[in-house]
Amino acid sequence: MSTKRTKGVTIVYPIVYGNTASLLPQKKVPDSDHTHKWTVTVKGINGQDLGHFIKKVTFKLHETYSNPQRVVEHPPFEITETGWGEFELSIKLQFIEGSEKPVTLYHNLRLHSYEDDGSISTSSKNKPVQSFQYDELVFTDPP
Ligand SMILES: O=C(Nc1ccc(C(=O)N2CC(c3nccs3)C2)s1)[C@@H]1CCCN1
Repeated sequence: MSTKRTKGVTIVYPIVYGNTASLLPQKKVPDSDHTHKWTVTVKGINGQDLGHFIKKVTFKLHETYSNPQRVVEHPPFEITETGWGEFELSIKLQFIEGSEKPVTLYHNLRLHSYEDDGSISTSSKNKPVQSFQYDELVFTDPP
């Protein structure tokens, strides 16, 4: 049975996705390389609740993370982890409307930049990194 669609209508949902990162105080990570705590997020703008049309979000981390595929089924669509470096991760959006195909986004996790001597500048080490990009989910002839 095919879904009845509304011809000539286009719905656009602006989204923002990316990560924040903060330095972990060394004392909190004894004998560990985990220098940073980071959060990857997909969110609407102006407080729009993406849970109205997104059923689940799957964050695919680097394979060295335990359970690298992290599924989030309710807003906020985000995950928080600790780590030591930057890598590309994917973010798969699946929609409540079953006839809408999933959308996969890609984001390069960004941490604090290191100086040539391996240090992090005093000015930036106390500030969280913010690395976000804007995109739009476009639905044509919605059901
Ligand atoms: O950094 C990079 N790749 C990374 C992959 C994974 C990273 C990470 O932070 N972690 C894995 C996770 C672990 N938990 C337990 C044991 S491993 C903590 S970093 C590349 C290579 C250099 C430049 N960018």
